[in-house]
Amino acid sequence: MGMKAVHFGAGNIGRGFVACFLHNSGYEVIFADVADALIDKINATPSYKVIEVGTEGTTENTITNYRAINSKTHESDLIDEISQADIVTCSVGPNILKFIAPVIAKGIDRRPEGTTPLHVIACENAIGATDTLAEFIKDPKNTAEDRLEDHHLRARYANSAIDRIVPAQDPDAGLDVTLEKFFEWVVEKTPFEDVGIPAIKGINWVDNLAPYIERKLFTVNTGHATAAYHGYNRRKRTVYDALQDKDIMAEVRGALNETKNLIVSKHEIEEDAQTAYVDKIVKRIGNPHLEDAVERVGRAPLRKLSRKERFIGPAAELAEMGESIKYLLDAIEMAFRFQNYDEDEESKELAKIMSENGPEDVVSKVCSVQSNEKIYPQLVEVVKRVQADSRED
Ligand SMILES: NC(=O)C1=CN([C@@H]2O[C@H](COP(=O)(O)OP(=O)(O)OC[C@H]3O[C@@H](n4cnc5c(N)ncnc54)[C@H](O)[C@@H]3O)[C@@H](O)[C@H]2O)C=CC1
Ligand SMILES: O=P(O)(O)OC[C@H]1O[C@](O)(CO)[C@@H](O)[C@@H]1O
Repeated sequence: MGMKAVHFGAGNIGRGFVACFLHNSGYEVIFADVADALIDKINATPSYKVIEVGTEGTTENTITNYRAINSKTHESDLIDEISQADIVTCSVGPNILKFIAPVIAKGIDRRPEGTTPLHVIACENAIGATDTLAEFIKDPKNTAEDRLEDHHLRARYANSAIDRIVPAQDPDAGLDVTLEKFFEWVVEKTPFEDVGIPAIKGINWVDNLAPYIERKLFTVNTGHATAAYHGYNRRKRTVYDALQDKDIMAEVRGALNETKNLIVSKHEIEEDAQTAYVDKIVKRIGNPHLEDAVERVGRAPLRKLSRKERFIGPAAELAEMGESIKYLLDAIEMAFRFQNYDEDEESKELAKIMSENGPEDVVSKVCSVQSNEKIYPQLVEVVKRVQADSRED
């Protein structure tokens, strides 16, 4: 029997990156999603293209051998597929992991005895996303307690860092996905070592993921979101447009200089190597061939302003170290000012929290920062400023 992968989330990263790599490595891909129109389109379209664009030109990959299942309305079909799959991956967004866990748990529970354990890899922009998913799967609501002791015989979990810019797609593009040429997919290998590491071409298997994910999240995502939030507040359309503004570029460079201090001091990464990495990232996010709207890159501000994320995560640590966080605070302020109410539920929720709470409560609710932390008073000042301006509007 051929190799089978179940991938949750047939969106941009799902179709454009993860499924493309699985397909190129010989897997049949079963997409699990909840969007009916997308599921129908996948099942009615025998192939789609992944189109890489950059200054070096354009390359195309054709993806075949896939189908899609609605994980809400066709749960039992999906449980069958998961019980026989080699691998489950997902790119649904960190807040959705709890919703996909029950069906994965049921599929795992049904795996025939003696089958190689299911390899589970979450591909989200979050530290420890697979661990988070595993916790939901192993929650007593989803897996009976008497099945936990030998759960490792049925499933193994590895965290990953995934990096590729996939902008929102042209509505007329069908299933085709246009994305940047660059990619990085780093996965922990230790959880799989005794049961076999999946043969997925392009994955960099490592023992210790922490430096990779922190470097990625606190450089690519911090820089990208900094450009997007400043760009949004200065009415720029795309991240490329934002970076043409030298004040915004200075903010991005400033923020990445600050996170560089953390990355270099915390991990075994040389300053020169991090400087070169930053330069490469600034070029990537400024790719003129990607029509990447500031609204997409700034999406979900509550998630992006949360404790372990791209702004508060590094800024809180740097503040404790006594390092400057001026530019990170500027970006945080712009994130608090992101008000894309029509398209972004989280920005509405953020505005509600801002209007119903004092600045101290906002900082504790949104950023989970405690009053005894060094960054706390600086965050309170930021929130006060944004609240004062919105009262004037
Ligand atoms: N787009 C990008 O450049 C990158 C995105 N990521 C991460 O990948 C994840 C997905 O991002 P995108 O692909 O851009 O988003 P997207 O919005 O294009 O795709 C998400 C997909 O998940 C589906 N979905 C939502 N709820 C679901 C559920 N309960 N069960 C199954 N499917 C469900 C949606 O219908 C959609 O098709 C996020 O965590 C993001 O941070 C990571 C690196 C790059
Ligand atoms: O949902 P998030 O965290 O914004 O994830 C998407 C981000 O990940 C990146 O692709 C970087 O890998 C950015 O392009 C993009 O903004």
